[in-house]
Amino acid sequence: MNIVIVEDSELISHQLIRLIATQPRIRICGVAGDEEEAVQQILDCRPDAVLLDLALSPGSGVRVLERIREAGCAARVLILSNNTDAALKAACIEQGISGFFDKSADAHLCLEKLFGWLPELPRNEAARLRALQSVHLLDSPEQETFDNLTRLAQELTDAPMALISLIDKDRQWFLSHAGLATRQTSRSVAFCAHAILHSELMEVPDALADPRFNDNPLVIGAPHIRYYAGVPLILPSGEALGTLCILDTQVRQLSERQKQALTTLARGALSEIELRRRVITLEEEIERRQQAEAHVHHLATRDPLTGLVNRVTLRDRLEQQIRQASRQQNPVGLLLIDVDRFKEINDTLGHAVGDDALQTIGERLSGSLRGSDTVARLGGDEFAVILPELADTDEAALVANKLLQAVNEPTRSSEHRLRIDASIGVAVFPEHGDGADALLRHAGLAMVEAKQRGGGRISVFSQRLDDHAEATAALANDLRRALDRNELVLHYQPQANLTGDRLCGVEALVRWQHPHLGIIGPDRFIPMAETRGFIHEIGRQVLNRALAQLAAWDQAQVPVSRISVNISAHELRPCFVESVEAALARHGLTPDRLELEITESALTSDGVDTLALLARLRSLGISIAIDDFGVGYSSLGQLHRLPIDCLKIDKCFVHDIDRSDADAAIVSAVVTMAEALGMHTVVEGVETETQRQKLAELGCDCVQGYLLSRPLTADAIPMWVANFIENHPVAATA
Ligand SMILES: Nc1nc2c(ncn2[C@@H]2O[C@H](COP(=O)(O)O[C@H]3[C@@H](O)[C@H](n4cnc5c(=O)[nH]c(N)nc54)O[C@@H]3COP(=O)(O)O)[C@@H](O)[C@H]2O)c(=O)[nH]1
Repeated sequence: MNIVIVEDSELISHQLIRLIATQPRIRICGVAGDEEEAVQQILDCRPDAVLLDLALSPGSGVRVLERIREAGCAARVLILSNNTDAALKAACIEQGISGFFDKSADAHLCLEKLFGWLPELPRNEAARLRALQSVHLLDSPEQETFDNLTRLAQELTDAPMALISLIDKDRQWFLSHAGLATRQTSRSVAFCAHAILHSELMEVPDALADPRFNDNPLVIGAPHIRYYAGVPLILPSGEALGTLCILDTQVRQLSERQKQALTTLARGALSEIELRRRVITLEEEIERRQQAEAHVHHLATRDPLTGLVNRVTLRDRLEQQIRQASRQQNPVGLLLIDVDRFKEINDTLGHAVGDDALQTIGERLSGSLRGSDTVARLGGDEFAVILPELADTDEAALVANKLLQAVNEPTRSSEHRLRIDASIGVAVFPEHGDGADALLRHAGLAMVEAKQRGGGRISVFSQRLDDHAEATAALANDLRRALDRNELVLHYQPQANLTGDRLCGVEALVRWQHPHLGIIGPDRFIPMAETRGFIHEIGRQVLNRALAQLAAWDQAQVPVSRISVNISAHELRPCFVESVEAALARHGLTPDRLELEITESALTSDGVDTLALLARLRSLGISIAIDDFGVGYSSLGQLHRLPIDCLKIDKCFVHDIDRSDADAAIVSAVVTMAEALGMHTVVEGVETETQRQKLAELGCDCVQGYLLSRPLTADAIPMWVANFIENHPVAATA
């Protein structure tokens, strides 16, 4: 209900405003302090009710009343006054006021009067409003079906006005309005707001004789309702949406037949509304299902991180493109793109940075290609591209190079500036395969080759790669048997200090004595063993043999103080510590005789808590070395926290150390840092005397490399050690 407050005392006015403002069903649409302002506010707002002070300054409340009535405003008026002057009261009553309120009384009583003008709310009001919204009829255009019903109601009851009224939260809105120009009124003045509280027809034979309506603006003003009969429109679920009603300006009554007819028409209106509601519900259900299907389709076909299509869709599209191209034998290119060293980005900079990087790569790939090309993320750090409009294979390689450059642009993901490299494998239909399977396999082989050649490059498939893959598969088969047939052998490479007067130990290096192919180096079979799950058995055999050999040298009094054994990250399982302890015990060796070498990437491997595991090994007295130090992404800031005794500086820094200031600076920095952290250093791959001298200047502890010795068989070690001691008279083992 909208009200205007007319009161020249600010104190009383504010008191009323504060009180009424807390009531959700009453809205103050204007406040005035004098006559002019009051008339203007009331005629502008056309409120349902006015709280009117009689003693205005300047002006008069009675004048306000007269002026608004003259202007056709029939709002309910509650006079705020403690003036008991009878003449004044009579003048007010003549203007059709609704009551007096003594200003000296409790303001809550005033509120009670206002509430008396509000129709009661149905018990299921919230559900009722929801149901009303669900039929989508409010504020809809005029509809012939409903208009026919109200016209019929008019005719059958001989009434000047017939309505289908929907009772909204604060208003009644006419879905159909025969004989009445207006389309809505406030709910507070609506007869129908009362009718919806009934289960059957509600009749008001004489509105002026009914205390609920005798001061109703629609009764005392236009359209001057005297008679009302309304049938509630109640849904089967119990919510009354509104009514079908007739209005008359005369006091009258309906015959039973007319009431019956009105009820039948109301039923017709309700059926129509119900029908629409079902259609809407059905449409909404269809839309919901379509959205759900679209969502499921999106999930099934798209990669959620990048929004690119996924592996399944890529395959479908590849098959489709090949089908389309096969008639003309037009080339279709497939590029498989794998981000280089992505795991290290993830492990060292965190998954959020990794995700950002993948999104950037996806955007760059899409941004560098035509709309007809397809870009997919296959999972992890692997992407794929289909190029359906190729001139020839060379063009596929050109596009691949362009993509490589695009990916390689430095990124700024959060605070990190990254330069991302990728390896791209290229295969083209029909030259490299006549179906999706063959193309995917061949692009994959080419991609692996690009990676093996150092990454950051493209590789186009050739038959040689397929032959190589077959050979690798055959080798993997042989490796399984090799483990049972004890075909693995160990070679040992000595390590000595830089002044050459102390033997630091030997590193055990595994080889495979293949019955037909001869000696195979670990680089060819360790990665294969890691991916095929043989690495645990290889690791177990290597450790056992290395320790057995050390014990045998002890027996033969060959002075080898310590043996280093390489450990793959895959071996670092919780039971690893116990198996190492057991192996040492089996050969009667103390833990200080063993050094385990792990790579930097193993430190960040998933699954187990590697650092805790290494700390347990170290607490036993086993020495831990980081192998190939400097080529990974070790966080130097974290180094002091690691349970590490030795840094093995990678041979890539040694090769040019006598010529490259940069390499010398790196080695010097690592040595200084290791010293500060209480670690020692071993430099790998020392081949020349010049390199050795340079490393000595830089303060390295130990060297290992061809200069000292190539890896030797176990049998050759006693002789080598004897020679070393002989040639270095002060030599001793540490
Ligand atoms: N998980 C395991 N990994 C192992 C095991 N045995 C070896 N490996 C790893 O395989 C990689 C290759 O090893 P290998 O072919 O034996 O090469 C080693 C040396 O032969 C070579 N080397 C030594 N001195 C020089 C030199 O002066 N120049 C030169 N070009 N190469 C030299 O370096 C390899 C030793 O590397 P590292 O272990 O990093 O000290 C290698 O990564 C091995 O770690 C195993 O049992 N398990």
